[in-house]
Amino acid sequence: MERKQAEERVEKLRQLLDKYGYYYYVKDDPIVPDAEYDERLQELIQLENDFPDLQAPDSPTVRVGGAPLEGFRKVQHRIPMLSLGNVFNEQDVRDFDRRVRQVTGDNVEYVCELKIDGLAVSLSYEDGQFVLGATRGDGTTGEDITHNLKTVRAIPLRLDEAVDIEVRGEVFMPERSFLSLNEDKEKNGEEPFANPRNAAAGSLRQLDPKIAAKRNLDIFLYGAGNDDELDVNTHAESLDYMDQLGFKVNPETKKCRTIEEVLEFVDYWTENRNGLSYEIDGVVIKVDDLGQREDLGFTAKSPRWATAYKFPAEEKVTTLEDIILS
Ligand SMILES: NC(=O)c1cnc(OC2CCCC2)nc1N
Repeated sequence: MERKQAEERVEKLRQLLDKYGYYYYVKDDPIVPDAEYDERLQELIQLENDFPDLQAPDSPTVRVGGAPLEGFRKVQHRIPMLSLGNVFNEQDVRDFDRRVRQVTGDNVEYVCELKIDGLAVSLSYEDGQFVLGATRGDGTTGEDITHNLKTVRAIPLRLDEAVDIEVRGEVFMPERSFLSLNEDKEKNGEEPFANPRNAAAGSLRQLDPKIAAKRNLDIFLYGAGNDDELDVNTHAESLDYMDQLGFKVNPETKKCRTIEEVLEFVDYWTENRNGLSYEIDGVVIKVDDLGQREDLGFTAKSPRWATAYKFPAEEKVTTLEDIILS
């Protein structure tokens, strides 16, 4: 094949694979059979091998992972990645609401999000290209894990709009992937992971991205680091904007106009979280209006405009079978 033809075919394949990947991994609604995706990816890998100068850092072929790194580079977060204060019961939630209203007055609305039990990461895009992915670290300094995050299929390598944006979210391992990974580990006589969170963190801490590429990691994005630089007034608008850019935002997120609605959301998911395909360890309650967030500000390490309601630890129900088989 002529180089010119190869260049056109490579660009066409990248557009197709980005689109197929978006519908499969972000919208969970595939538009082609897996075989079609795999064939096109193999064709692209072959073309990039035949014409190495056509390779690009945002090509879908990076999903399978490139060469291992020697070590992890430290990254300073331009905007600190804060931690969340915790609350544990209804009274705590009402106290949080009262403290918020002391500043905002009675005209305050919340957004409630499932608290995904994974690893917090920051994703930076320049001109719509994914250029840097980092762990939260201590909130100010994280580690550059771009090579591993590029293998997370739900993370777009390039956006349809050439924007500069930094988004934050939680990388997690779906329950089923966790169970089958631990089965493989036990078959190979290796130590299984204690929980999906450790499995996700362990996968992202690998120097060799080919390992993370096989771990079926997923992500939900829950905020823009630089949302005061975006043309939005509320958190809900910020999430809508991220959804339009092609980011995976959790569909259970809910606007709550009163603290009663917040408590209903907390009660519902306390009861129904086992029906999810991923683990959550609580609900994050956030003031929606960005102006009110500014009035509320921060404590030394956490925002006053958000809190994490933590579910009570699940009593491990030990059945007779557990005892007999243990
Ligand atoms: N694990 C989660 O799902 C999650 C964590 N954090 C946040 O927001 C924090 C970030 C800094 C202030 C609010 N939202 C979430 N959904």
